[in-house]
Amino acid sequence: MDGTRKAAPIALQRVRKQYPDGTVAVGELSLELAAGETTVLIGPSGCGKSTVLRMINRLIEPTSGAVLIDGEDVTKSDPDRLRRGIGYVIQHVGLFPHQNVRTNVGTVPRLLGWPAARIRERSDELLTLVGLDAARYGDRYPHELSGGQRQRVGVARALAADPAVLLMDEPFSAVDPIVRTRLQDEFRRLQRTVRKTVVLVTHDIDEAVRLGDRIAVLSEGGKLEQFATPAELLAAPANDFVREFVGGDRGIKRLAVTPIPRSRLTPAVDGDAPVVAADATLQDALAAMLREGRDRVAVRDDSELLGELAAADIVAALAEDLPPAPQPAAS
Ligand SMILES: Nc1ncnc2c1ncn2[C@@H]1O[C@H](COP(=O)(O)OP(=O)(O)OP(=O)(O)O)[C@@H](O)[C@H]1O
Repeated sequence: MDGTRKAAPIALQRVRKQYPDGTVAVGELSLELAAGETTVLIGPSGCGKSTVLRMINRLIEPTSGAVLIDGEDVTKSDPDRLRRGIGYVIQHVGLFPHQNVRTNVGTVPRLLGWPAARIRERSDELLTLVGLDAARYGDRYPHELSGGQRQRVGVARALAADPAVLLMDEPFSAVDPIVRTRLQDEFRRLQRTVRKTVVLVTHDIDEAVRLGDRIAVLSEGGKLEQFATPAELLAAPANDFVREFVGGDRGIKRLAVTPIPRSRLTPAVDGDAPVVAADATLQDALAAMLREGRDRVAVRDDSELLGELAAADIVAALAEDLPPAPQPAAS
């Protein structure tokens, strides 16, 4: 990957979208999205998630307010140029059916006038990056791929010109749950490599928790109810709306986003306790206990034994209240 393009921060400043029939899809939303992070927009159907996303690449023009990418107001830039600098992945991919995979992936580089050899090289590099063997799949047509493979091609195409920003609208919802989980894992791996500023829309809280560095919970009219990391959101929902939205099993979900607290480790006494890595989560620790039928794990950092974590420590760690996340001003 040539990866020279830096990720760019995005600022939504009091953006509003009102349709001619009077529908207010997004009231007035302000949000700062950090460069290189994945921000998830989540909320019930019709709350304005897709509208927010499409105002970033100007598929929808805001009624008022501003969207800044790297400090530049998108409404001041040429829409075609803007969209070539922003990757966009949607639920049903939208691959061109009469073009093969390689040609689909090379769409934006071609529009940008790259030489043919460089486009081909870049397409193959991207296909490899999303886990598709270019020699095997490059010449196939979209109908010769599975849903999950098509989705990967969509991601490769969105990344082809190394955009600073990647917008993803329910990118993994058209595939079955097993493929979906695999694509989510691949996305996490990919994002660790490419570090784009990603804005991802979903209505699935589990997906939001798995993929988001930060989650923006929206209610009707694009009202921001909470903007927080997954751990903060699950530990301290800002209000009843968010609490209901994240669900009654948020304690279980918190296991996956809470690291093993070093402060709770005690000197090891059980020489046979299953071992977990120091950067594992409470979920990893509990899974190891359940797998081995033990009530404690040994926590190791490389070769050093740091101590033991008991099942009761997991309950105690989750019972500890996190300070409430800073809240947006009511709009
Ligand atoms: N052209 C339009 N004219 C009037 N209202 C519209 C128009 N397009 C969208 N809307 C309304 O704007 C609101 C927000 O739509 P949007 O697609 O952003 O919601 P969403 O949160 O992405 O929904 P979903 O999760 O169902 O995809 C909805 O109430 C929708 O009916």
